[in-house]
Amino acid sequence: MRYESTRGTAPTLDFRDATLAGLASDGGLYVPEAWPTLSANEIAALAGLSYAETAARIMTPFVGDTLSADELRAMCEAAYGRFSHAAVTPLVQLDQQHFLLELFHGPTLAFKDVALQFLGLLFERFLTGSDTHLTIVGATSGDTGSAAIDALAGREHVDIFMLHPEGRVSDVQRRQMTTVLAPNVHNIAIRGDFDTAQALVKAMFNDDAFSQRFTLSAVNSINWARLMAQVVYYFYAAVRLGAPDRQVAFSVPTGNFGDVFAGYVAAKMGLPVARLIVATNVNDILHRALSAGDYSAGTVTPTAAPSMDIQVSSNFERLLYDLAARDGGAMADQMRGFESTRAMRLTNAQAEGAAALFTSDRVEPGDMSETMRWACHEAGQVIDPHTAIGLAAARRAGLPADVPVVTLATAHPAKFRDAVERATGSRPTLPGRVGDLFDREERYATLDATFEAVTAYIAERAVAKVR
Ligand SMILES: Cc1ncc(COP(=O)(O)O)c(C=O)c1O
Ligand SMILES: N[C@@H](CCOP(=O)(O)O)C(=O)O
Repeated sequence: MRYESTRGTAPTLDFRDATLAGLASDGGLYVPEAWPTLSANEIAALAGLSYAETAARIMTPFVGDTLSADELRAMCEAAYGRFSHAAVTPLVQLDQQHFLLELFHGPTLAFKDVALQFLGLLFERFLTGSDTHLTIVGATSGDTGSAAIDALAGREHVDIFMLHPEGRVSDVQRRQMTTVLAPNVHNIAIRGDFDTAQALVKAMFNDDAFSQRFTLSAVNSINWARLMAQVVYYFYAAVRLGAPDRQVAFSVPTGNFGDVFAGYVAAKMGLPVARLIVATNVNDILHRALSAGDYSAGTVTPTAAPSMDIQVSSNFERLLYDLAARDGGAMADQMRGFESTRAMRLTNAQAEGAAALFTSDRVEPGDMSETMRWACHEAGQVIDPHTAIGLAAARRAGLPADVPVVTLATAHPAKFRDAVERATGSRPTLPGRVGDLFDREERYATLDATFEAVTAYIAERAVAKVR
């Protein structure tokens, strides 16, 4: 399997090199040259397999010959062995039609662990025996940061610099990052929002002087390996609900479009997906894009679902590229236009292609709180604000009653205790693995959100390339 850039001019790479590169050298994102497919029999054969075994089967065509079958299986066992639930990502039934897919049983209590526990092992495997030292630069609105730090803290060959927007993540999210004191972990609070943090990260990759001095890599969903690992749970859930003989719909609380793009990949691979519901909060660029073709970024509004406070959704580029006949030159022009004006229109082909599978919805704060109350008092499930946005959209999507609708439960409610308590009256307790979070020492720097300030800070601490 080879990987090509959405902007058409970067060299194609194998899985190992695409993983280590993170972002393509032409500013685009890596995607597989073709989607591998599973036959109905192969999907049916996933029934009854453990999560780790399912993961190995789904990921095999993507990794190609960069890992042996035994290595891949062992890495899946190790990554998912750290989850606290035997099913890794259990399904919980809410009513006749609605299910939650709980993705928050990993070490840092959010869906990011599913991919990042695996990615941490991949980096280690691909770097062992080489003299490369990776400088990972990442941006987080709260969850990617803690999951990446947990996966990489203390590992050889890697330093991680994680930018979060000062004051715009929950106190649990911040402490999950800033109380990890391993010398290779560097937390930076920037005086800006998530979009600014993400733009700074991309600017570092695109700056020749900086990117030639350090071997940069990514843990955000710009890294293809992140999405690949997220494809797995769509298969795992759908098979439990009757796939391949039955269609299943998914509702996905969405920000950077990574999680729901993994659902698109699952559908491309042959999973019978009835609909993918893209649920946003008031930062609704994706809802406007999918419902009216208008992809124009406003300013980020802070909400009680802070991990989705995103206006520029990285992975949307991967969808637009796939829907526009994979024309890298045209995609590069479209993205350059967006980068200079912060606005673009979807082409007819992109809008129609997206409409065939995606539905979108914008969920207001009142509906989010009402859904948290409904889940708590009517269905007996305490859910976090992000999950509530997905569930609110799922419940009003109007899908046929015989189609099961799975809402991705992306974070543990204890990560957002204040918002959950405000909505439901009950305050979730922190699970044992993070029970002492508020007793731990914090360490982080606070910087202006400028390229100069952030790169100067990183350059002083990162390991330069060996020449
Ligand atoms: C809890 C939670 N829900 C939903 C999302 C949105 O996911 P994505 O950015 O993949 O669209 C995020 C952040 O990525 C998150 O942390
Ligand atoms: N919500 C995310 C934002 C970054 O998304 P990613 O999937 O591209 O890493 C977060 O919690 O950091």
